Amino acid sequence: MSTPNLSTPNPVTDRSTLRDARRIVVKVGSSSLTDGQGGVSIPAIDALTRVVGQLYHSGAQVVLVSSGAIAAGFKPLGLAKRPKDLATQQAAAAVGQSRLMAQYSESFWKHSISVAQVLLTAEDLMRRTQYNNAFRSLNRLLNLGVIPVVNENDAVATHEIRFGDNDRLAALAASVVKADALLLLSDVDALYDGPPTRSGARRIANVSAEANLDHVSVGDSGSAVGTGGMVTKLQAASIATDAGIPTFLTSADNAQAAIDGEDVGTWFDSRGERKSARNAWLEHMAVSRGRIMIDDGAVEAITVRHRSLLPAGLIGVAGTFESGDVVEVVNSEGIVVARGLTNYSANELPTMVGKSTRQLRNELGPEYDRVVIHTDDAVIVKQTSLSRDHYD
Ligand SMILES: Nc1ncnc2c1ncn2[C@@H]1O[C@H](COP(=O)(O)OP(=O)(O)O)[C@@H](O)[C@H]1O
Ligand SMILES: N[C@@H](CCC(=O)OP(=O)(O)O)C(=O)O
Repeated sequence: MSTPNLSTPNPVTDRSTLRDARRIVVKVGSSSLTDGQGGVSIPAIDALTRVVGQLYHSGAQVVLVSSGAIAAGFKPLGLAKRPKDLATQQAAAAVGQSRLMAQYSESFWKHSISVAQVLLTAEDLMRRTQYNNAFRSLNRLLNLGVIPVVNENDAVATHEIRFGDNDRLAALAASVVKADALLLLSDVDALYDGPPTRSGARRIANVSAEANLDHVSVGDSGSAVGTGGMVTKLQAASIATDAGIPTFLTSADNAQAAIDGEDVGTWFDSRGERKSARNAWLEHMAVSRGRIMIDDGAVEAITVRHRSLLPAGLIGVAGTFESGDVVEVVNSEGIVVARGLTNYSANELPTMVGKSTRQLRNELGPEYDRVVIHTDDAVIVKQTSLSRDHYD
C-alpha cells in the first residue's frame, strides 16, 4: 500500500473542527431545498446561504453539493410528483437545476458571494485525467473566492454512469478538493439507532469506528423527494472518514448549531491518516478494467505485509486491460482485496501465471522482470465483496 502523503497523529474527534475547517464541503438534500410540490423553497435557500455565507466570510473555502434539481423541476413541467422514468427525470433535472442556480446566485449575492455551477458525472471522477481536471477547476474556483455549487449532471447521466446519490458524490468531492471536513445536511437531525419514525429511536452522537454502527438499523428516504436515505449517508461518511476527512451529519435547520460546536447531529471521526487523493481515487472512483486472481500467500503478502504483487502469486486473469490500467485484485473466492495499476496487459499475464520473476526473465526476457502491481500503486480494499465494474 502507498504511504499516505499527509498524516495526522490522531483521529480528529473534535467538533470544533467544523468551525475551524479552512476548506469544507457542505452537502444539502432535496427535501431541505424544495417545497415538496416540485418547486424551489426560497426561504430554505436563503437560510442555507446565510449559514454558508457566514462560514465563507469567516475565511473558509466552501464547496456546496446541492441536490434538488429533479425535485425543483417537476412542477414547472406540469407533473404532480417526482417522475420515475429516467428521461423525465433528466428533463425535470434540466429545468430544476437552472431554477436552483438562479436562486443560489440571488441568495448568495445578498452576502456578496459569487457562485459557479459545476455538474459532474461519475465518469468525470473515474478517469484520472478528468479527475485531475475536476480538481484543477474546483481548486481554482475556490482560490478565486467563488462557491462552486456541485450537482450530478442529471440531464445526461444514464443509469450506467450515474452516482445516483449526492451523498457519495459529496464525499468524493471532499476527497478531490482535500477538504478538512464534510457536512451532510438532511431533513433528519442526526443518525438514529433505527429509522426515526420508530418509537424510542435514539440519536447517535458520535461514531468513532465502524463497530459503533453494528446495532444501527437504517432505512430508505423518509421524504418523497430524497434518494438513498441513511444508507448512502453512511457510505459517504465511510468514504470521507477513511480518506481522513471528519464528517458531520445533521439537519439543514441545525447547520449553524453544528458549526458552533453544539451537541447536535452525529459526528463521524476521521480514521487518523489522511489518504493521498491518488489513493482515494484508486479505491473509490477509478473504473477497473479487469480482475487479477491471486492465491492465499499473495493475499497475505500484499494485504498484511504490503508487498508488491509478483507473478508467482497469480492464479487467473479476467477482462480486457492494458499496462497502466486499474484492475481489481481478488482472492480465490472472488472477493476484492485490492485495486491497483497493473504493469502488464490482460494478454501478457496468462503466460506469466504462477511463474517466478527469474523464470520469466529467462523465458521472456529482462522486460518481464517486473512486479505485476507495485505496492505504491495499490490500495487495500476492506470488506468489499461486490465489484462495481463489469467485464466481458
Ligand atoms: N437510522 C436512521 N437514522 C436517521 N434517519 C434515517 C435512518 N434510517 C432511515 N432514515 C431516513 O433517512 C432520511 C434521510 O435521507 P434522504 O431522504 O435521502 O435525505 P436527503 O434528501 O437529505 O439526502 C431521513 O429523513 C430518515 O427518514
Ligand atoms: N442529483 C439529484 C439528487 C440526488 C440525491 O442524492 O438526492 P438527495 O437524496 O436529496 O440528496 C437532483 O439534483 O435531483
